[in-house]
Amino acid sequence: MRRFERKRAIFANKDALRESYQPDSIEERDEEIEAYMDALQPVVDGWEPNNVFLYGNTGVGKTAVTEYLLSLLQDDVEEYDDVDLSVVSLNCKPLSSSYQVAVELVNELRPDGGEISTTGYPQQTVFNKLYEELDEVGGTILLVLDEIDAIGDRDELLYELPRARSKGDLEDAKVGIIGISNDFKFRDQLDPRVQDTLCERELQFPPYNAQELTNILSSRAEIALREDTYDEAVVRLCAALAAKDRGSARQALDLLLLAAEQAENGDDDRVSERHVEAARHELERERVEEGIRQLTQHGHLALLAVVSIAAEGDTPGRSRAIYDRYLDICDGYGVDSLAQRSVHNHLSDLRMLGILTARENRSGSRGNFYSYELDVPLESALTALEDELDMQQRFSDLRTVATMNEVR
Ligand SMILES: Nc1ncnc2c1ncn2[C@@H]1O[C@H](COP(=O)(O)OP(=O)(O)OP(=O)(O)O)[C@@H](O)[C@H]1O
Repeated sequence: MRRFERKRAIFANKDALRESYQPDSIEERDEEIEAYMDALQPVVDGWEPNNVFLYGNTGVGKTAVTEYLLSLLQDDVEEYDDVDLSVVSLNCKPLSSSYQVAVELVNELRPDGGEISTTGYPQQTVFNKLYEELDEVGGTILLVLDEIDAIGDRDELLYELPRARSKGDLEDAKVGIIGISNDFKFRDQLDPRVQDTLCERELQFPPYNAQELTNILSSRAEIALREDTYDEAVVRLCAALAAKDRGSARQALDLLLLAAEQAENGDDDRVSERHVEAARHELERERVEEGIRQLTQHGHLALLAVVSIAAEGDTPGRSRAIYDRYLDICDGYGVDSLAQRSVHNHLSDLRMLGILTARENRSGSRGNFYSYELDVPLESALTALEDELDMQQRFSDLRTVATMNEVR
């Protein structure tokens, strides 16, 4: 008996909803595209390229627009014999210094087998090797540095590279940097001299609104899903949910993908709003679990204190009561507890992550105090904590208490 069988009732091209898909057209970014094209114009004219800095929240099309425009640019400059354009793209996420970025760029430019070691050279030597490689390629070179904020304050390369030609370190190559970031603080923290050059042209990508996301999603759904398996209401719901949250096209696409998967796995013939709701819960759960996983042990224990008060139906809980519960949990778990001030900081972090909400209560003579409650479903928090803390009995007791109190 065959155990795997092809299912293609809902999807016509599932890959079109995935991150790696390069859309043929970009919706709703006409103004940004126009400004971006202006910034790239010197390349076509044969002059030194501008350095461009793109910023905006995650999922708002910075990478998609860059790939789309650079691919058009590469096609269009073929017309001009005196423009020899190369594009080198690097995601800086795993690289935390100028040194590491420079090594990666050298290795990207060198032929296979000629890579240099990632450690052991003085920084200036690596920069010099990079200049050599860039001159070897020659012509106009655009370096696309995605997630450029990962470089942190070790940003010497961003100072040196734009000045390399005027200092005589580069002779043949005309280099432009395209920096992309979703960290709004990064730009402001840069040394003013780096800011001046790197941010020569700045493009901000705002979050999408519901209508914009509906249009982006409709075009993608037409490719990804079979006709008559969905209707506009489903697309609009995904768009509205994503617009209300972060205005991210990635989030809207993920919702539609997951909703369609739910329909296909359930052998339904159509994607419905019910599937979208289920997908939203699933994504929310993943987000919460991811956030919780990244906490320290005392972050987990502080959250568990709130969770156990929530299971009793007693939240919002005052910070003093949460701290007492935390002490009790630490005692039972056999770990040394932190001072109340530190636990308060953990609670603030949980609030920043969107896992708790806090209220400041003004109580006159007795001063102000905070009270906290869960901002995520109890079960999501329990499931995530269960993976992190070895306390099976306590979790099972908590579930019983929550059921008794009809808390979910
Ligand atoms: N205007 C648009 N038209 C069509 N598709 C889009 C548009 N904007 C974003 N997308 C799609 O949404 C997804 C996320 O976009 P993209 O990766 O460009 O976001 P980003 O701003 O670079 O995010 P991050 O900062 O997280 O890298 C991609 O699949 C992309 O194809």
